[in-house]
Amino acid sequence: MRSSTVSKASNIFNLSSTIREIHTSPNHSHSASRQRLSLSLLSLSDSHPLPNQNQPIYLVHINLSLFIHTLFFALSLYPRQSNNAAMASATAPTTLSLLPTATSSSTSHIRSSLLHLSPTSSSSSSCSISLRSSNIRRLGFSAADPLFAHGVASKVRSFGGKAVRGVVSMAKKSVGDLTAADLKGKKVFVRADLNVPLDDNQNITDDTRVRAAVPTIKHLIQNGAKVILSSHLGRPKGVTPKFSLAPLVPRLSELLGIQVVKADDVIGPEVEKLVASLPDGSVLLLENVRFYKEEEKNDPEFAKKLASLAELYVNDAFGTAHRAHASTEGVTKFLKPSVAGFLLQKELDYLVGAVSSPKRPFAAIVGGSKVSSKIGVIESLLEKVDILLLGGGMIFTFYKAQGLPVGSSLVEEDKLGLATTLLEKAKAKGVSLLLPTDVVIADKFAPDANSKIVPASGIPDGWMGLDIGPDSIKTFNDALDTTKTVIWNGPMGVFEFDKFAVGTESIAKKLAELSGKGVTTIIGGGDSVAAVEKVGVAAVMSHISTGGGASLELLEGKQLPGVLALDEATPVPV
Ligand SMILES: Nc1ncnc2c1ncn2[C@@H]1O[C@H](COP(=O)(O)OP(=O)(O)O)[C@@H](O)[C@H]1O
Ligand SMILES: O=C(OP(=O)(O)O)[C@H](O)COP(=O)(O)O
Repeated sequence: MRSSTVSKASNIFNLSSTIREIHTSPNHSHSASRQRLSLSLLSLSDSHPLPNQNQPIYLVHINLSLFIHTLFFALSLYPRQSNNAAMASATAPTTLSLLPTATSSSTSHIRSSLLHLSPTSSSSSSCSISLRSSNIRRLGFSAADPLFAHGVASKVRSFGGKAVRGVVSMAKKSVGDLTAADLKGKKVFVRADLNVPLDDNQNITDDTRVRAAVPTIKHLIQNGAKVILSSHLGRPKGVTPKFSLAPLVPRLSELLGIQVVKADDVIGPEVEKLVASLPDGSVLLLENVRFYKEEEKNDPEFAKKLASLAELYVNDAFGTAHRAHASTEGVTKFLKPSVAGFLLQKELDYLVGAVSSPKRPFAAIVGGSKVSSKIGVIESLLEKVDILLLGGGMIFTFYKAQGLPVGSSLVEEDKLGLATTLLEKAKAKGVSLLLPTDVVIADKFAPDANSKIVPASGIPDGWMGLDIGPDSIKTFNDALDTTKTVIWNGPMGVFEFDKFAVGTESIAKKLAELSGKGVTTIIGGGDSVAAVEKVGVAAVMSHISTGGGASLELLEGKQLPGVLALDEATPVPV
């Protein structure tokens, strides 16, 4: 899907190798016994030593039997306590035991223990029933799960309608609040994210973002509005024909069932003429808004010119909501009302709603290439999840921080301390943090590399980990079987190479299976979405985010300027 991903992974990898060559001591060898160690659930304890060359390694792993019993005990004592808090008490230091090297029998013990976690879900479903039956009306959000919108609505009420921060300020006025009386004959500036991939012949290779923009546009034209549709495509430097929005016209017209007219410019007299000639219920697509450098600079004069084309503003460009640009943020200063489109709402419902009031147990799967690019996400999720599964290239930094040999795997030497801190934080928060117990290693970074499966502690010199192994897939799947909400960001391995795509594809299939059983499954991040599409299970997931960078920023707890700028939803009295 993304042609740049292999080269991205390869570049990251080369950079890491260079850093590693600088940082790794030539005497850094590992004894055979150390390499035989198999890594079970990795330590959450601050008592695990970083082994030196002469010490036997002891890995702390959770005594899950005790963990489960304590968990059930905690839940039975505190039925109203959040599972997170229950998990925290259940994983208090007394439940940790120092064991010598994990064995396969201990691994299967862990698996069966994990399988028995599912009864905890009952507490969350009873909570959900009582909330659903309450009389709080939802705001502009069109949540698939009313519980999410309920959480947002009740927070707004509790602050007397004044948005304060975080989730609260994400409750925005919706395009769904605008009726025919508001829209008939009105010129509406709609910012969408139609930044789709195109092949060499300018054919759209993935129309997800076009399809996702349709409900808002349809609502507007069906209510008699004149839609002035704006988007960027790529990152052009000035007017660049290959970044024209012209290839979007046929697909948009087909999906909307009307002929979309395209302007050759974004502002100016020609565009104004076209706008003036628009009949009710029609769509005018402006040229790539980034053909003007003023767009990304959020130039107020340019924003004013854009705004002068219309009377109302709808932002449905979730993928670009983390950018404070003229068409996403600047125009809102000149157009009232400025409201959220249906796609933007849905993204917020899931990505904010699921994280702030998830059905529990709540798990996050975080993968991808580097710890550094996911620190914010991991730290933020540690505050919220019950289970955190880590995969992808970042795991080797965690392994190395634990004193394990990592061969020539991707490692961020300057993040070893951070990795240890994150493990400690997980323990302190009572989060079950699982690292893969085995990995698929390769003798080079290439699709045709020789490969083999080894325990996580057994990566030989000169080999690199490029995927999680079958034991880990099984353990991760068992943990996921216990959950009610799962968020996934980042692939488990170098899924662009078929040989190393098994871990990522297995997770995609597992989440598809869980979606069918009513688990809320949310996929964010460009590469994870690409993996889900590749396996052909995108349609069954609860939510696939159309924004990679934007969804990451939301998961990190950041505010999105394109959302902040919109009118606040009116709190509904109950
Ligand atoms: N073990 C690994 N070694 C090197 N690169 C990896 C490894 N596992 C995953 N990757 C790479 O990570 C990249 C995705 O990382 P990232 O951009 O953080 O994910 P996302 O786009 O889902 O947020 C992919 O190109 C993938 O090949
Ligand atoms: O494709 C996009 O973001 P994404 O690659 O993070 O999903 C959006 O269209 C934003 O594009 P930008 O990152 O050039 O501002």
